[in-house]
Amino acid sequence: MPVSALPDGLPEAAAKTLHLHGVTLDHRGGDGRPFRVLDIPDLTISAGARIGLRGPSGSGKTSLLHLVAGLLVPDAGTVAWDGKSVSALPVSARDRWRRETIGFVFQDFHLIPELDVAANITLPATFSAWRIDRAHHERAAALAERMGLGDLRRKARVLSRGEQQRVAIARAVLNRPALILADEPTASLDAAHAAEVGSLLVEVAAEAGATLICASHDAALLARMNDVVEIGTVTNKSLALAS
Ligand SMILES: Nc1ncnc2c1ncn2[C@@H]1O[C@H](COP(=O)(O)OP(=O)(O)OP(=O)(O)O)[C@@H](O)[C@H]1O
Repeated sequence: MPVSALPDGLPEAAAKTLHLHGVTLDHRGGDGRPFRVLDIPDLTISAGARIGLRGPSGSGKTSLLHLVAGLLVPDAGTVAWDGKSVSALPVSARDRWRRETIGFVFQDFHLIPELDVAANITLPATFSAWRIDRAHHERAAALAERMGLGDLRRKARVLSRGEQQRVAIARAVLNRPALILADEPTASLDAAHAAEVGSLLVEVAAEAGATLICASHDAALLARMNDVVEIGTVTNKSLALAS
């Protein structure tokens, strides 16, 4: 099903541009009352840009990534990709769009403990095909090697947090997504491994021409981004791809 057109009044977006317009998101507190987490009048991120999200704990970085991925929908406003409103899609079409477009590195990895490294990395390929083809197996093995994950047969449950994080990153980029969303992708790593993983993430995104959005407290990782959005302040920005 085609994604719906942008509502009237929004400018025509460039190809593969991410555009948030008039977005608000409320969560509910323990007393059931809503409280505002995000209020973004305008945010435009160009194709291929590398953008950091910075803000204190609880400022809404994860919520914003989930909004962009269509895992949450805004209470008001539009999240658009490639000129189409993703937030207005029915759930099944949004799920399909996410599968085809997004690579997500979750803060808590979302690995399956009983599956080995190879099976965890190729997991996204099983969502759209009964059998994983040879090309996916080969790409998974190449990514694992690049991530320093020598033994593909180790179960996820025995991996260190840093190794799990690298599996999560390899899995997120397996299908060469156009939009990579990474939630604290270096949080479990020491400085040396964090720098290595940060480089890999930036490299694989650049190779695929993908847009990369990283929520992070890691100053070194944020320094590798073209631009940084401060979360918790009014965001009214156009972020172009730096050369
Ligand atoms: N599903 C939810 N229901 C209710 N409140 C939520 C929900 N998800 C997040 N929150 C609250 O919304 C606020 C923003 O949370 P979020 O996880 O987006 O922040 P964050 O900036 O990513 O934090 P951190 O840096 O600690 O990961 C926090 O107050 C959090 O407790």
